[in-house]
Amino acid sequence: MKANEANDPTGTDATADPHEEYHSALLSVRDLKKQYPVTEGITRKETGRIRAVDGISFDVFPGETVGLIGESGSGKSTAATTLLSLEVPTDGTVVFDGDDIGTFDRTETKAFRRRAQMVFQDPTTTFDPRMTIGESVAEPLSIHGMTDADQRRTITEDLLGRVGLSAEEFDRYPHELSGGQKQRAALARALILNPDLLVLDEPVSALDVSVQAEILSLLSDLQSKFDLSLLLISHDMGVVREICDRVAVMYLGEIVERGPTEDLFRDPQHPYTRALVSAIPTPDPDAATDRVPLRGDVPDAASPPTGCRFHPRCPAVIPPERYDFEQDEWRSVMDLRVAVADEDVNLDALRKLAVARGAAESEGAVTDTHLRSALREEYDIPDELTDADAESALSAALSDVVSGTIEDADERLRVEFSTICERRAPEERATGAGHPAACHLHDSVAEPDEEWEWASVD
Ligand SMILES: Nc1ncnc2c1ncn2[C@@H]1O[C@H](COP(=O)(O)OP(=O)(O)OP(=O)(O)O)[C@@H](O)[C@H]1O
Repeated sequence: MKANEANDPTGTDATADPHEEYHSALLSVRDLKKQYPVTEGITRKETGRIRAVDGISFDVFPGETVGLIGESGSGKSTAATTLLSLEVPTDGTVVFDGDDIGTFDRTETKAFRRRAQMVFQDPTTTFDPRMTIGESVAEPLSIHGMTDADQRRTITEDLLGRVGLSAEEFDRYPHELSGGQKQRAALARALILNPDLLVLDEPVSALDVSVQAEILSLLSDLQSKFDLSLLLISHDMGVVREICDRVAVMYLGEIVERGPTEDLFRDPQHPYTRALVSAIPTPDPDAATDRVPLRGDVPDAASPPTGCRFHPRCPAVIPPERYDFEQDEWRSVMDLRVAVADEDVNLDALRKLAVARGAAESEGAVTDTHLRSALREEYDIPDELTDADAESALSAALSDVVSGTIEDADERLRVEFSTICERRAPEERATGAGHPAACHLHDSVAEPDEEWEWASVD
């Protein structure tokens, strides 16, 4: 099931013409975008755009399994439905077996849908509760013109056997099957038209862990038996590691790192990937000390952060050149900056905190000095930063915050603590690990990984 390694299997050269350079790929996605309008009022005036998928490129070669991973809200499902033309892309190209699917007429689209099938997270939604499992699995055969019911039944019973169900399951109803059995039947339905590509959106996340392993093993088995290519969408690093040949990591509509699965897990090059990898549960208690924190949630795709979209959460965000920062204290200052910019600083809550911690007897007795200390405590900022100039800029900003002039604080923090990570979007580049990542830490490939500094876990 290993990848066809011809050409550039990482699919990093997004500018290449897929018709020429990537003819051996089964699926070539280039600069794919999908935006949804944000509307307001009864006139539904468009006030913005949700950039769910924002220019992704990758290939799936015959017989390989590619994983698309990322947290909820990264745009994985939208990428899947858009590349299968279940939704109309805003921009970009999808080439399937040499043909641009954007040019397909109805007949060609029908043929494409037969060759590229999707399997969803919740198998229950795949089945009509009024139809038997066999009828549902066989339905695509009828839709595509097979009129002979006996022939449909024979093919379906055989396929049910190949996905680990028995022929008796044909006459059962969905509610009579367990979750794992239903997902097996959903796979049978997806396979009945003998497709070349399966796009699996979180295919095991609704199942018990023991059943997950069975379905993953079945997928590997089916892949070789049916000569399939798989695109596996998951937020679960363990699942992806189990069966994927290559992985692309998505964050807020973009691919931030890609590479062969083992390389990417062994030596992640983007701080986001590193955080995801470090969060995989491990039986080794010592390994927990290497955990990289991933704070907060994926931001709103309607107003993604400037520069590197991950910078507001990044444990390795690059400090301003003018200051001599420890990474931990710099990350803490950035956390405060992000909170001030989001107007997420609550002075009343800080007063309560100062009282609860015994700094003052009552909220009325809380002074500005108490509030500044409470702010430092809240954001893990030391009493005094290592760099005197940084300390003086921070103190002034804290004074702005406690005096209620949040906009001044925001402006001051922006000017004084500006980072390349917010100013410029990083391009995908080669890294010392041999696979590419889009992170300013790789702007100079010569920079050895060992020099990276990461904010540690609390
Ligand atoms: N039909 C839609 N209309 C508006 N916004 C949408 C639509 N579908 C998805 N989005 C938004 O696009 C972004 C990406 O969503 P998407 O579901 O593709 O992410 P995901 O990585 O698959 O996450 P999840 O696993 O939670 O589905 C999110 O901000 C989501 O709210």
